[in-house]
Amino acid sequence: MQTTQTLEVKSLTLANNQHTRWYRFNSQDEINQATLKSILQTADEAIKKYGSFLIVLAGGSTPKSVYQLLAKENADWANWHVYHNDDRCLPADHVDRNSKMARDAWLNHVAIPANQIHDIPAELGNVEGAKAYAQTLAGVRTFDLVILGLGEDGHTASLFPNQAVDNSADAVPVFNSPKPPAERVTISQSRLDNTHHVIFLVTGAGKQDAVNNWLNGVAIPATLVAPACGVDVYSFGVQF
Ligand SMILES: O=C(O)[C@H](O)[C@@H](O)[C@H](O)[C@H](O)COP(=O)(O)O
Repeated sequence: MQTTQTLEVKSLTLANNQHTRWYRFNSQDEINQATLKSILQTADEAIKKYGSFLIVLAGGSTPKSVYQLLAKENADWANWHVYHNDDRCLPADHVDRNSKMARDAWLNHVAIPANQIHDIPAELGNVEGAKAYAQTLAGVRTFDLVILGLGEDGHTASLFPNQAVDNSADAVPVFNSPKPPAERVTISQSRLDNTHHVIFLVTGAGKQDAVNNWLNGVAIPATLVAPACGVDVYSFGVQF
């Protein structure tokens, strides 16, 4: 699914069977453009095959510039269905909500039908929000593309180090998150694995320790995500 000239530079399979394909880009602009192309290409393929495209968005600051690029595209928006891999238990219009960031940067500017944009109702609290999102996900087919970020401590989505993996439902509450706010809702690891493609976006020297751990097979949360399709890691500004 790689669509740019940048070559895959490393391919690894970890003990838990997570197969990773590492790509290195030379600038923020390159990684943004490559991600944009991959998203649009995956969307076209999925719409041809299934009549719909199911994408799961990452929060955090890294993907925002890609969302801003998507806002300027002329895609087949009527067939896009948008989900979030996690959100923070804050009011719906709070500036730190992942859903607000995605709407402001992208979704408010394109013609995706409102009922196909599935925010996590994290404002209900982590337990009720997770229950409601699990219902939203009930019967939803395999995702086409999951975009994930990587935290400096190795977390991804709201799967944090030293926390038990809760795969009891498709969306689960998070308590005591080390990254504020403490309460969150996340799609579970097993539901994230139920996808045709994964792209991790990893930029900046602050992610170097997490990347070293990942490459050395240290079990950080990002290594939990191990779909059959493997994962593509798009990176800029980290060494490997
Ligand atoms: O809501 C969140 O906190 C995220 O979904 C989280 O998993 C994020 O992707 C990483 O923390 C990377 O964040 P940055 O891109 O801001 O470094």
